[in-house]
Amino acid sequence: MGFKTDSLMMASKLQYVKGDLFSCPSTHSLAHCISKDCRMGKGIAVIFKEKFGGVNELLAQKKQPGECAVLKRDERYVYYLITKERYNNKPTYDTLRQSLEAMKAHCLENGVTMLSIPRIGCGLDRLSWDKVSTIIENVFQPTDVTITVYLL
Ligand SMILES: NC(=O)c1ccc[n+]([C@H]2O[C@H](COP(=O)([O-])OP(=O)(O)OC[C@H]3O[C@@H](n4cnc5c(N)ncnc54)[C@H](O)[C@@H]3O)[C@@H](O)[C@H]2O)c1
Repeated sequence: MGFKTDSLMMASKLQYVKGDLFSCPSTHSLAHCISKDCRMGKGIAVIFKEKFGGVNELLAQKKQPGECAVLKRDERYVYYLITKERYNNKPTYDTLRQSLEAMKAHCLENGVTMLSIPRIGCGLDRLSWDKVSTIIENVFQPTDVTITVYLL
């Protein structure tokens, strides 16, 4: 009975690792949340800005909330989920879902199957990981993308 039930359940797209996001394999693409103004003045976004630069390249993409800007760095893509207008706003679950859909489309078009993320939206942006993780599962369920969540 257990086998039958398990075989009907969909495999989770999320796996968890304790540690620093930036210790992930260099072949993994990365994603995090920012505002349309690309300020990246606080939180994990500061480290992305230091490591990958490209602020003018991101601004030039003119992405709106619900879209996703992207940089190519060596073998990986770095995704900037645009979840709000200004750095001092808070995102909604809806905008986050739309940005994740945009990232999924880019992953599928570009053969990305390994993605590492922090608990996006759930630090300074105050969303609930229970809800955000469910949204990520739903958006990526029909794909081959595996998402590793790094927890400090
Ligand atoms: N003044 C500003 O520029 C300003 C203001 C508000 C928020 N922010 C920033 O915060 C917003 C995003 O919020 P968020 O909650 O998604 O992000 P966040 O709070 O920066 O980080 C999300 C989660 O990742 C955790 N984390 C931090 N560093 C690491 C690491 N090295 N490895 C693994 N996990 C880590 C962190 O504890 C948190 O739980 C963006 O707007 C961003 O720019 C900036």
